[in-house]
Amino acid sequence: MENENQSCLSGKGVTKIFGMGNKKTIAVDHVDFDFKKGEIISIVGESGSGKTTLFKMILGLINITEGELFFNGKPRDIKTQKKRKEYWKNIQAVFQDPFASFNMFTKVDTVLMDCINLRGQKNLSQEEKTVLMAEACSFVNLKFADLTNKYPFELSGGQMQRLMLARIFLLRPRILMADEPTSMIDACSRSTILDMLLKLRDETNMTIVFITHDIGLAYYISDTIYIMEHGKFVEHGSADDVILNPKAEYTKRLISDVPKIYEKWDLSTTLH
Ligand SMILES: Nc1ncnc2c1ncn2[C@@H]1O[C@H](COP(=O)(O)OP(=O)(O)OP(=O)(O)O)[C@@H](O)[C@H]1O
Repeated sequence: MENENQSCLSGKGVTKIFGMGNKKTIAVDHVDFDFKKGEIISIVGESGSGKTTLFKMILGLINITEGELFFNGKPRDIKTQKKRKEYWKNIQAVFQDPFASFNMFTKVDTVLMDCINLRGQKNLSQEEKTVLMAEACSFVNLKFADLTNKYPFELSGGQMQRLMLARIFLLRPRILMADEPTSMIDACSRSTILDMLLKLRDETNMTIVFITHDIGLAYYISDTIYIMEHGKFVEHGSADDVILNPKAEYTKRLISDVPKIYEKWDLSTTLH
């Protein structure tokens, strides 16, 4: 893999505390991590372990109480609106619920056109923009011609998920944060989406960070797994190391909850 060892995003002592006094919750507790360029990472933990809070801090949606994040080896600076916008060109997110990801009253063409403009390709001709939009749609097995003039609510859940990935294909962020992106769809679309994400990484060398409670999914898709319990990383390493040779009790328990994790996944039969 190109740039295998170059850090893309790292964190030192990253902490988030909500509330004060006896209402205080330490949602994320001094976590250290180093996500490399082109790496697929899963952060696995049960509900309430702090995954979403870390996700939001990385995206710059909530403040960090303590600790520091580094992007491309430099301290991440999002203090001004201008710097925040610059950072957001490099990092994008896809969420569980595709309905939450789109403004339902913005037509699909406009959604895709906005991505082209955001990439600084505003000056391309209409024809060139149409070629780019069609290419992005075909990357995710959608037909642009079928989508023009439609609103997101006129698409199926699976089509919306794929449209979300078409946006990412156009935006080409350095980092993609994915919050259980496949949980709303059927097993067949699920394997397609996961394979598209792998293809996207191979084509763009994007760093992809999943947060999931599903250690089986993490094993299938990731190079590296971080296990999160009560706001702390209790274990991390290559997917094979963590799954085949788990050290933390918590990891062992998560694995024992999943039947047949050691066998290669048959995605077509794995349903939530
Ligand atoms: N805005 C908030 N105010 C107070 N406490 C919060 C807030 N957001 C999260 N928490 C608390 O922080 C802890 C971690 O929550 P978080 O949502 O990050 O966990 P999670 O691992 O993402 O869970 P899930 O898988 O259910 O989404 C929980 O105890 C939660 O109640």
